[in-house]
Amino acid sequence: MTSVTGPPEQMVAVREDLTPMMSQYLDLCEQYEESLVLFQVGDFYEAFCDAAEAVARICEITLTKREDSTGTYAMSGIPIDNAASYVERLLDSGYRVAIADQVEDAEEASGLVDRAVTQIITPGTIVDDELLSAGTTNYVASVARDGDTFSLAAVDVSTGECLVTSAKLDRVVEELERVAPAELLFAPDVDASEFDLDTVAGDAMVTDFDADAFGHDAARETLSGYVPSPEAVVANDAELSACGGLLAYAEYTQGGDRLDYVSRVTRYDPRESLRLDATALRSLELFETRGASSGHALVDVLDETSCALGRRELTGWLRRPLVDRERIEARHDAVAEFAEHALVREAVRDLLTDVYDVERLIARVSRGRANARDLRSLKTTLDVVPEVKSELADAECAKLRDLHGALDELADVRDLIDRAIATDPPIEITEGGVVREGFDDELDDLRATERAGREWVADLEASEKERTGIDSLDVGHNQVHGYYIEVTNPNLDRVPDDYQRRQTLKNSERFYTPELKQREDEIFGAAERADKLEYELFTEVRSTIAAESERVQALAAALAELDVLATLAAVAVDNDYVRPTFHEAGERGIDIDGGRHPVVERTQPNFVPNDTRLGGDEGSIAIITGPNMSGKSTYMRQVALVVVLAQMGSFVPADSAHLPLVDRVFTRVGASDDIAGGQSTFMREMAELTDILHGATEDSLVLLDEVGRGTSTADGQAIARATTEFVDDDVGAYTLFATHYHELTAVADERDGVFNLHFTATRTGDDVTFLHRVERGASSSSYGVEVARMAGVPERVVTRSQELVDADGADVSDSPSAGEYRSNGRREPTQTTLTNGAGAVETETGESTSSTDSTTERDDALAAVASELDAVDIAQTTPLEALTRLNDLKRLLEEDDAR
Ligand SMILES: Nc1ncnc2c1ncn2[C@@H]1O[C@H](COP(=O)(O)OP(=O)(O)OP(=O)(O)O)[C@@H](O)[C@H]1O
Repeated sequence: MTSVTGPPEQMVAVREDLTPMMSQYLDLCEQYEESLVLFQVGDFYEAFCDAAEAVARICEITLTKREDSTGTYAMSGIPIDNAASYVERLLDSGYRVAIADQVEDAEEASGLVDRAVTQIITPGTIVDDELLSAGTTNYVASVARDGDTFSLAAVDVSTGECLVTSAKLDRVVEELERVAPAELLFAPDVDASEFDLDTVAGDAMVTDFDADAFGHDAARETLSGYVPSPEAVVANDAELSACGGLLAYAEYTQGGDRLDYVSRVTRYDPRESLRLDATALRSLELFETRGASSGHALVDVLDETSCALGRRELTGWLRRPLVDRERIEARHDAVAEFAEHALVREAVRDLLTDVYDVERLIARVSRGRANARDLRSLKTTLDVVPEVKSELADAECAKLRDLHGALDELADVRDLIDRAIATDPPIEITEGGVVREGFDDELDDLRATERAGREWVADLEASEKERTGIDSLDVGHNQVHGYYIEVTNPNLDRVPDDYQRRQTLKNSERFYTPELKQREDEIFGAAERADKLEYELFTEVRSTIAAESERVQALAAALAELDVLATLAAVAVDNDYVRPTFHEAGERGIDIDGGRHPVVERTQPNFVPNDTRLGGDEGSIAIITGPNMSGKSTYMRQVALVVVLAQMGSFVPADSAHLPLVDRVFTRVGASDDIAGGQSTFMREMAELTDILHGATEDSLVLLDEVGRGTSTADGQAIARATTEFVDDDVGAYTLFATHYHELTAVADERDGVFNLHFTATRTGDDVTFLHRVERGASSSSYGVEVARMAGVPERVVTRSQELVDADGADVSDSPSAGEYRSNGRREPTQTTLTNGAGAVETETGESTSSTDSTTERDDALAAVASELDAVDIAQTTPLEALTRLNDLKRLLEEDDAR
């Protein structure tokens, strides 16, 4: 059996005879058996045996071999200078990578160079900027439990942010979905099977880590390295375990030491935010669109941030809208102020474009990984701060005043970097050129000696030409022989006595003089000492700055928040958003005038705004009917997005919005809408419905889109009605229920808490124009036949469907102006309902049918087609099966035709 990680069997078999280096490799593979070991040999990271084959294949590099007396080993090497992109591929292929560096200078080593694993790179513990996307978070999370209290800890090793919380299982699962970790650890007493990992952790890598690290004492000890008194931060043993175990793992991946920059272990209460579970996050398309239209999620509309810090913060706000009115309004105040003062806003936004991701940067400083350019970037960021401060000098609202106060100019750090670090330093920090002149006397002396020596050498050619009379004489330098004076063969007879031979070439000889040799020693001696001294000075400066990490982190937090507030104001101004207001305690109702869908309005130039009144006199439950494609889903989502935006602190796309503080947004979207996710099973739909019916309160906003679609019409209708009644009687949540079951509109007649809304369309001949306008009352027809035609359903089926509709709906006028919609209209007991979807036509054969005898046969054929279609589980159907079925259906109709 071959294995890419762990000790290669080929080496284990000859363990005693291996060369010292290979034996070192084998040891490390054994020690880090979960990881693919990349083993530094000079300028390359090498892998051997099966690992070499995997690396060669995944990274598309050449597979070579290494031969010695013990055998021939497959080998492949990644150039260290360019390792990041290769490591990324290995991570993408699901490997953890252990970087085994040479930890002593190869020239100084006596015998084998010592090597050690300095870092384990896993998806959740990446710190390399090249492997991380800008402005994102990258968490590794852990889950522990104590009885039925579950706790979640998450750390972003690239910034040092560490969060911990606990709650009952369902709530922790929800938090896990929001954190969206790249890697997940379970404490030993947690049963991972209780978590639906596909949903909660998506692509996250699940890692097994030392069970002992999660034990009470070990976890407490680890955590006390980060907070003076762990019990003052964590609320229970589960949090202690999750946090301690997680930090131990983070340390393990970063070489074993305490991570100084993880200075803020923050406990939060999940109740501080509006609840949005994975289903809601997905169906509202806050971060990702479900279809192919990338770039059309809500975050894309909002993300006009100036810097990566702001981008990360914005995502955090959107993931966790607030529920505390004061905190929300403090944000609104700041957005309002920025919206009003365009000059200040744009000046601040402009200044912030010079701000680097100092959260990640200071983490690198603290880990001792930052180079001189990083420090200069920190300085560039700090340069901006006094200007931003002065822009905010006249700020009025409390939030902006607080932020003004929190903007620490860090003049000491800025001044130190400015004095110490060269303005345009190289990436390497060991080869000189990083420390600025004037910072250190000794360094200046050494550089002066070096410079004087080089000048002397530069003048040597002219003076020697004069002394010897050899015009072609040349002074040069090479790595091996150092400085030399080169004289061509014809002139050798004129060479002075103090010239000593250094090297013979074909047409010339190279010489040196004792003085040149002495100068050379001086130059290189000084240069070498200077480089070394520079490195020492640089690391000293870096450590001094590392000691200020917390101040830099606090500054970064303030800059991030400012960026988000100014951005939200800019988005509000650019897109005509208004400031929402909230009800006083005891009041109810969602009242939106001219509400718009923030994303759809960007792609639909003629977007039609719609009002929403929910929870007031009209009732809390709106049953929404209307033709397919008329805008029902868009409308429901826009209400939810207005709520989410308002509670995250943003203005909203509407003429006015007076809102409640919603505790949770639930969504249950139509089966067909979820096909892409392969989750259109009726079971799933019912599981989501169960969550809603159990979890919603009167302060929740519930969106139900086509509930009951996954089963037979009769069952679906029954479930839809019973759901409506339950929500009305027992829950009282703000509810928008879009449905094609017109029967459901009758509930409005029976209950005060339920009312009907419908979407309008006009019909001209065979064409339907959607007005996208919501109105009171129920709609009369679903216009499914027109949609079926538009979708390319054969004309004969369309025509026949229309005949059936017309026959059945004879009591309903077809003229759009003359009573097209009935207010709260109740449908007759037997009727034909047109469903949406890809034009599927479903007839419901009631006890009395209005079909005439001459059409009975066709009815039968159509009914057969409908029942065939009904039986199809689209999510389980391959394209080939779909084609075959389609063919069968056509044949059914053709047979009918032939009769
Ligand atoms: N208010 C509006 N103004 C302009 N265009 C709109 C509006 N609402 C929706 N649309 C457009 O109409 C299309 C259909 O909208 P939507 O998906 O909301 O319809 P629907 O009634 O939910 O359809 P179905 O019943 O088939 O699911 C959207 O893609 C959108 O482009």
